[in-house]
Amino acid sequence: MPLIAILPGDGIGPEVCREAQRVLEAVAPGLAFEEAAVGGAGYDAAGHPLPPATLDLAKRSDAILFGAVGDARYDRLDRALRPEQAILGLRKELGLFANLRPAKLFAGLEDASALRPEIARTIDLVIVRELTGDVYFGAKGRRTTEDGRREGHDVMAYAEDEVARIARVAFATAQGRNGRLCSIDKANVLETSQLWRDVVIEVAAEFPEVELSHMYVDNAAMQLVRDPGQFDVIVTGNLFGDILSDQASMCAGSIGMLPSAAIGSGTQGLYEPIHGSAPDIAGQGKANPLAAILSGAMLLRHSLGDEAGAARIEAAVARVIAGGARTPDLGGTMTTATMGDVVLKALA
Ligand SMILES: NC(=O)C1=CN([C@@H]2O[C@H](COP(=O)(O)OP(=O)(O)OC[C@H]3O[C@@H](n4cnc5c(N)ncnc54)[C@H](O)[C@@H]3O)[C@@H](O)[C@H]2O)C=CC1
Ligand SMILES: CC(C)CC(=O)C(=O)O
Ligand SMILES: [Mg+2]
Repeated sequence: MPLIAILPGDGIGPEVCREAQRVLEAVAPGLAFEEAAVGGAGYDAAGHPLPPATLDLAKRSDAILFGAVGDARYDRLDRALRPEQAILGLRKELGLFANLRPAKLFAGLEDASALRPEIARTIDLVIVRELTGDVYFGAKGRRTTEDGRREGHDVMAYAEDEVARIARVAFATAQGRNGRLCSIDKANVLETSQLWRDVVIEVAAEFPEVELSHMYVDNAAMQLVRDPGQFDVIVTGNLFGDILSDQASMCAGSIGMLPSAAIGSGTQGLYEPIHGSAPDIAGQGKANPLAAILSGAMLLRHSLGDEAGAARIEAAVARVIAGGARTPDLGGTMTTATMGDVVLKALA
């Protein structure tokens, strides 16, 4: 029986994870679930954001359903003890170097998009974000110089094998879609981006049927709102992908709509909404659980090979959105749990 690790985390993490688990239980009755504390909740329970028992469960599991981590109460702790280190640590420890972040507009959500309806309807893309390198994992430091100035640094670094493997995931993703890949970098300024571009071009020779283009990240941020329909698959580094995917979410209606899959070289993966712990709405039943529910669909597809189950969840979400179900981020008044209820009903 496949084991699913449930790591709800902080803020709205537990609220949205609960709904995603209910949907998974309904669609795939043969799953075993085991829950563990992570992030601020991990620190409170065991003195560390990624307690050994949580990491052990993650390693034993076939797939992980993750909520979100982060809480201002822990911001003054040493970096290693802050909640966000838990998700970075899990990605690194489990070798989950590729993050698939699909962004598409569900029919009926045009009014929630930040774009004009005729432009909003054209967004249907996948951001393939590198997940275990870049400034998040480079050398870091703070110091005070002799003349009393405070300095900080985070090193941006990529090695060619790291770029090649994420490029292969992105080319393969484009192959399975419309065959267009746009690599986004800042090669006019950054050495890492020049290496990135060189390696992506080398890997392109393995995928002659995919049309490759390149774009600077500042232009890409603009093009994403001007004409998102021009993108099929985007491949980019950890930092740029983090930022561009939050931006893409508002083109598709809300950050509460975008799921993600963190995958590596095997079938194990970590599935989470792209959003964070949203402390401003935590505990109020206002969080949109659809990104977490759709992450559950990605879990079935990528880790368990259950395409039918994944498609069933996605169809149910499409049905409730078309029927007018709306949490506050989408302009409605539905609670987190009620949204979970209507998705469960739509599965039937
Ligand atoms: N993977 C993770 O665990 C992530 C953790 N974080 C952490 O989360 C905490 C809060 O970060 P923020 O920058 O505020 O980003 P956030 O994504 O948590 O929230 C940004 C805005 O979007 C709204 N929002 C987010 N998810 C929503 C949902 N499902 N339904 C409705 N509205 C939603 C929030 O209410 C807030 O106004 C920080 O500690 C941050 O480090 C941030 C991003 C990812
Ligand atoms: C802790 C952050 C790196 C998480 C984040 O913002 C993300 O993965 O989208
Ligand atoms: Mg982010």
